[in-house]
Amino acid sequence: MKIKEITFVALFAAIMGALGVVPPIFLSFTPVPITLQTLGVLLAGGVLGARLGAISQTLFLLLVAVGVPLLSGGRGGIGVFFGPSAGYLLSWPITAFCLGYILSKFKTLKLHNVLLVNLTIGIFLIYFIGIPIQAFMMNISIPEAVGLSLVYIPGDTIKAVLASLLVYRLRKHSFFSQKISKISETF
Ligand SMILES: O=C(O)CCCC[C@@H]1SC[C@@H]2NC(=O)N[C@@H]21
Repeated sequence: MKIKEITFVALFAAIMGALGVVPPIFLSFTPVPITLQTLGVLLAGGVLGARLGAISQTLFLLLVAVGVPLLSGGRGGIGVFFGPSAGYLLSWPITAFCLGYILSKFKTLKLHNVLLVNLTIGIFLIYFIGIPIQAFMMNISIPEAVGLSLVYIPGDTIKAVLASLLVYRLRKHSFFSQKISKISETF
């Protein structure tokens, strides 16, 4: 990995940590909180691309696993990977990878494409991996876990829209967009 790549990976792991400073919202009926950190997952895949996006999320999760309190509300430690949130957390590098990969297939990046990919694949993958593991950990049925996770959809939709606008602007218009696209194309 080049120095520039390491810097961007570290930056996006740090962005995840910064988003974790915003307190989570815990609801009475589910142990999996509403968190702003899903925004960081969509940003990492969209901005860094498949490989680096996934590495940044893996680095973030490794830091959490060794006990750095980077999850929203200052949580961390190996225990979170054996709780109801485990699947969602594991989905983050996979989602960043898939988003980056799919977006790299568009010749010219249009805002509506980024939006569509984030709103469908992005959110879908997180739930697809997170819900069955939540069901298993909570000893409930998958339909019950699906029912619980409906509460996240409004917030995750807003995060997907916000991430799409930021990804589009950063890749198209910002002064460092060329640097980002060069790095993210090297999947
Ligand atoms: O910090 C945690 O323990 C939870 C991480 C997973 C949160 C999931 S990700 C999809 C859904 N959207 C949210 O805002 N929360 C859940």
